[in-house]
Formats: sequence, C-alpha cells, structure tokens
Amino acid sequence: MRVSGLKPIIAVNYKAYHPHSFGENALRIARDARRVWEETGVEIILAPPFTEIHRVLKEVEGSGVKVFAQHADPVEPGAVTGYIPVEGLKEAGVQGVILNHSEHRLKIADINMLIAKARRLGLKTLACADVPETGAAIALLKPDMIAVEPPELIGTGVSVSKAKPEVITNSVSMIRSVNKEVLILTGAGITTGEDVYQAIKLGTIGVLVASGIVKAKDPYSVMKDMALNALKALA
Ligand SMILES: O=C[C@H](O)COP(=O)(O)O
Repeated sequence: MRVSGLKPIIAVNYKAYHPHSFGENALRIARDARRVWEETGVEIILAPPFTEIHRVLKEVEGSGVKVFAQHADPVEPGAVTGYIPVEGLKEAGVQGVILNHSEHRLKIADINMLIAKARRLGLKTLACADVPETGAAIALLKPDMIAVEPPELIGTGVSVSKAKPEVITNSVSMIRSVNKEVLILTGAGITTGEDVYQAIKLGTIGVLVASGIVKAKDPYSVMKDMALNALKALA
C-alpha cells in the first residue's frame, strides 16, 4: 500500500557526465527543474556533483526544488583529506544526501551511521539498493527514501518499469513489510513519462533518473513529461 496524500517525486542524479553535469549545463537543468516545479508542483530533487552544489542551490533558491548531495563519506570532520562528512554537506546548504548509490556503495554499518547522523543534522536521506532484498534490509535503517535500481539497467535507456516490473513490485512488498513510511522510488533506464507512469502504477511514489534527463537535448521537456505522467499515475 502506498503512503497516501503524497506528491510524486522525480529525483535527478546529475552523476558526473561531462559536459552535461557541470557549469552552465548544471544551471540549465536547475532552471528547467524550477520551471517544471512551478508548472506542476511535483517534488523535484536535484543531486549535482559536489562542485556544483552552491550554484545549483542559488539557482533554485526560493522554489520547492530540493538539492541533495550524491554521496557522503562515513567519516567525522577533521584530518580526512578528500572525504566529505555529513557535517560539510549541511554547511553547504543541501537538504539531503543520496547514500549507497550503485556507483558509490557503502557498507551496511556505514549506511546506518550516515542515516542516523543525517537525521540528527536535519538532512533527508535517499538510500539506494540493487535488489528488493537489499532494499528491505536498508528500510530497517529508516532512511526517508529508498530507490531500488537494478545495476544492469542503469544508463542503458531500457527502463526498469518495462524490463523488470517484478523488481518494482517485489521491492514495494518487501520494503513495506518492514517499513510502512519510507518513500519508495525506483530507477535505472527511466527516460520517458510513460516509464514514470508505470513505475508509479507499480507502487512507487517516483523515480531516480540520471542520463534520461541529464544527457537529454531538452531536459525541460523530458522533466515536464515525467512530471505530468507522475501526476496522472497518482490521480
Ligand atoms: O541515479 C540514477 C540511476 O543510477 C539511474 O541512472 P540512469 O537514469 O542513467 O539509468
């Protein structure tokens, strides 16, 4: 069963595509996201590279678009060259953080520590999992959101909603059996509004998308189509 009264979520992971994820391109996606949020009210989360966080935050200031970091390291602030503690993300002004993305995995003990620390600092967490079983295990740690993404479909343009709908339905039932509140997303290969529509019809509240938006010729049109289909699916 879906948690009721919620807005659909489109989380956009910029990853580190070049030139798409950086500089003026990063700002363009932020402006497009702001416009889609203004026009549809759909919850949009942007996760730019660390280097782009400040300017993306400035671009969406005053809107409902949220900005998350792509990762946090399980370290305390101090002599930890090149690592990013959650405290640093809080200072940067993000509203949340993605943890355990397939391209940046963490040990379960570290995910637990990071979720607890983020909560203490008032940051939201979007934890990723590769299969429904891992999603259920992570759900016990009480992140705010979980995105289950089959790694073999990531970046392929072949959507999880069409190619592996059972991953979504199994994720929803396994995660709900241990956690009634966490917001469940899915991702991998999502490129169209139709993919988002199906993901929500299969029981999620939204999607985690990267290449389908970040590498699109017109990110605004793709995001708008996804947002409208998300609303249609929840209507
Ligand atoms: O964080 C996003 C996911 O890894 C999905 O990536 P993708 O939309 O390029 O398949």
